[in-house]
Amino acid sequence: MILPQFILSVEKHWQKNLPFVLFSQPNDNRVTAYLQQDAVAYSTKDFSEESFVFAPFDYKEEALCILKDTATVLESNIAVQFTTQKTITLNSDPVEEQRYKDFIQNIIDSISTKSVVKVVASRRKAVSIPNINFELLVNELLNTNLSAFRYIWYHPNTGLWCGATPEVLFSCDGISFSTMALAATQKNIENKTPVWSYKEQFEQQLVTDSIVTNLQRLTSVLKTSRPKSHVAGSLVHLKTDIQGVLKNGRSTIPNIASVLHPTPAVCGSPTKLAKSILLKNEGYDREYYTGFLGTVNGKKKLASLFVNLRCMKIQDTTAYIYVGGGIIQGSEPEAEWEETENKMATMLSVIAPMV
Ligand SMILES: C=C(O[C@H]1C=CC=C(C(=O)O)[C@@H]1O)C(=O)O
Repeated sequence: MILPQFILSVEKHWQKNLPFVLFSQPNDNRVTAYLQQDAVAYSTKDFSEESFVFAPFDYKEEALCILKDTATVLESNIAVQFTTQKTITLNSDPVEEQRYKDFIQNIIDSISTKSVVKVVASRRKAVSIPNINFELLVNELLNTNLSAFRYIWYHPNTGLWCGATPEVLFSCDGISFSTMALAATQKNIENKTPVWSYKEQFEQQLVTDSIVTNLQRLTSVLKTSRPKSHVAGSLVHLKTDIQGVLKNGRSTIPNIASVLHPTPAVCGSPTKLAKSILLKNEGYDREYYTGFLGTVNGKKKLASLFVNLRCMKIQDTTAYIYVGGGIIQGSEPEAEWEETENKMATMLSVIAPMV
């Protein structure tokens, strides 16, 4: 199917308020859509059916899903399209800025007095998009950061979410398994090799250590790479690749998801304490931001799941852009505010032509 026809079919489905997901794997020039034929909120605990799952940050062993077998499946090539790749600068909001910096300072204080080591703070920014245009949205999204997993998910119960995430939660092919520890952020400056401070290396190492510890029970062999720079659009992160072999029996997809989610890349360390600080003090509901999403087929032990980062929720004529960053000892509120401003660039470039 050619892309304009693909986009039109999905748009017509959306106008009928029926659930759908469209997605493109990292560095793939194909886009796939699952169009669900009724408005039921299907959910799964065992991830056994071939489906696309969509789980919130506060995941309680159950995720929404669109079942592939009962959906209409469309596929198209992503032709290189004209996209505006415009950048926009938003008016600063001093009240929001102060509130966020105070929140960061409170976390820094907790780190020095309590037993929490890392907390990933976040916020959301409302941007008015008076001229929402579905075709533009899809084209801009698919041409944004091609090495990311790009998606648009819609269900009447969740609203419209879209994103371009650089972070894999895990993928498995029945026998072997891979994931990553992604953390620390700098602006990506062309022809300049990033230099990572001790603080940034420590922040990322915490994520690697936690993932490796949590996977011990489920894997028989586990190999980790050295941390390396990983470009994600206008940003660059530190990334460790982690690969292993699954143990039979216990290593089901929901078990792997439960031991990994939420990693200290999106929540903190130790996980329970960091999560309770966030749920109590963050001041808004993350919903699906920092949850996870992607395709699964539990019967064959296949999964390709991503962490829902660099994403936004579009409601009527407002886009809510979600951004966050890891706070550890030595973090500074001003730098953390800047980092979240920089992280907004991915979604801002997607909506730029509609603002
Ligand atoms: C929580 C986010 O990013 C995570 C992933 C990579 C780097 C991060 C950081 O530098 O803090 C975060 O852990 C976000 O983009 O909203």
